[in-house]
Amino acid sequence: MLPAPYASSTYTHPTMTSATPDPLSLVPTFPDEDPSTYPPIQPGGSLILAWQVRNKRVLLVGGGNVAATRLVHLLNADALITLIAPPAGLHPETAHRLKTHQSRITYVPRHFEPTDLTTIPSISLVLTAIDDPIASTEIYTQCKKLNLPVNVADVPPECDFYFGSVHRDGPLQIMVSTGGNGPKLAAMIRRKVADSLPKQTAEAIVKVGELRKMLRVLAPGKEEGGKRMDWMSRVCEVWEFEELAGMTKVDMEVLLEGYKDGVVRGFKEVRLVGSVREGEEEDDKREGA
Ligand SMILES: C[C@@]1(CC(=O)O)c2cc3[nH]c(cc4nc(cc5[nH]c(cc(n2)[C@H]1CCC(=O)O)[C@@](C)(CC(=O)O)[C@@H]5CCC(=O)O)C(CC(=O)O)=C4CCC(=O)O)c(CCC(=O)O)c3CC(=O)O
Ligand SMILES: NC(=O)C1=CN([C@@H]2O[C@H](COP(=O)(O)OP(=O)(O)OC[C@H]3O[C@@H](n4cnc5c(N)ncnc54)[C@H](O)[C@@H]3O)[C@@H](O)[C@H]2O)C=CC1
Repeated sequence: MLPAPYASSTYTHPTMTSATPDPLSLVPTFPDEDPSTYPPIQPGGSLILAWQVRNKRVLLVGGGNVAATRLVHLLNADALITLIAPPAGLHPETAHRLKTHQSRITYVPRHFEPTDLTTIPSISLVLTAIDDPIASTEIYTQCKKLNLPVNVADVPPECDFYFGSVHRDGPLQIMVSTGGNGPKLAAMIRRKVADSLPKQTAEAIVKVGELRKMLRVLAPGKEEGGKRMDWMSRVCEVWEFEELAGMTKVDMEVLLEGYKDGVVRGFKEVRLVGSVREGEEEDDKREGA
């Protein structure tokens, strides 16, 4: 038998009986495919996702230093937060956030009570950051009964998910996880990764977002999906980050003119076409005047 994290076994699906053929005998074979080109499976990792908590209710228990860091992540993700912690234990940063983000945070100034989990409506996520291991375990156990995902800051076995070290720059978020092995190292690696990014990375992402929106208007069809994705990918490959970051509305319009024929003009050509066109427009204006 496999060790604890892998202990769950396969099961027989209720709609299948002994008369059902072996499902694997129905799986097609692909003789021309080379499986060695597929990504290798490395069990034991975490499922890294970008969880959408916008306007969802998150319960945060505790108001110390760790709670302050959790608040930053939650507020950055536009969550609605209920924070339960006695006033005497509040970290200055937590106290500050309670005052500056009153529309996002409901503050309950006392210790956690077991009824909190059922009286607060529609909790989607629970985080504890308290210095009381017994209370932590109680909250964890109750969350499991209620099927609520929970992170107990200092008890990895009582975490449905871990936090990671996050680099944030505009729409860009990079999370480093060491799977519980070395949180401090995660922070150091995050800094190294952030330092190695091209300048203006955030601006480039914002501009690509705008271009993608314009492309969606120009070619909205579902059937265009493949062509759209291929064209967009090529733009990202052909243009340097600095060029993308400096992209103007006119640049985007000129670039999009190539989409129909699957053409991706480079930065220099786009600028040239744009300036020639501007010149022509000026001439037209003068002639018209
Ligand atoms: C499992 C996990 C669960 C979770 O909290 O979600 C967890 C658990 C524990 N952390 C402990 C200690 C420290 N944690 C930090 C810092 C961070 N810890 C974070 C995440 C995680 N910590 C999750 C795994 C993430 C991963 O491995 O990648 C970060 C990345 C994110 C965040 O919390 O926001 C944030 C850095 C953010 C940043 O700066 O960018 C520091 C350093 C510091 O404070 O500066 C120390 C002291 C030095 C050290 O131990 O490395 C201990 C006590 C160990 C003991 O008693 O000795 C436990 C419990 C245990 O390990 O048993
Ligand atoms: N990322 C991580 O996983 C890390 C975890 N830790 C652990 O996280 C925990 C919290 O750390 P800090 O914020 O530094 O501690 P802290 O002592 O600054 O804050 C604890 C907070 O919990 C509150 N609290 C205690 N019992 C409570 C209860 N029953 N109900 C509501 N609030 C309660 C206190 O009033 C205080 O606001 C500690 O156990 C610490 O070891 C510490 C560093 C990193």
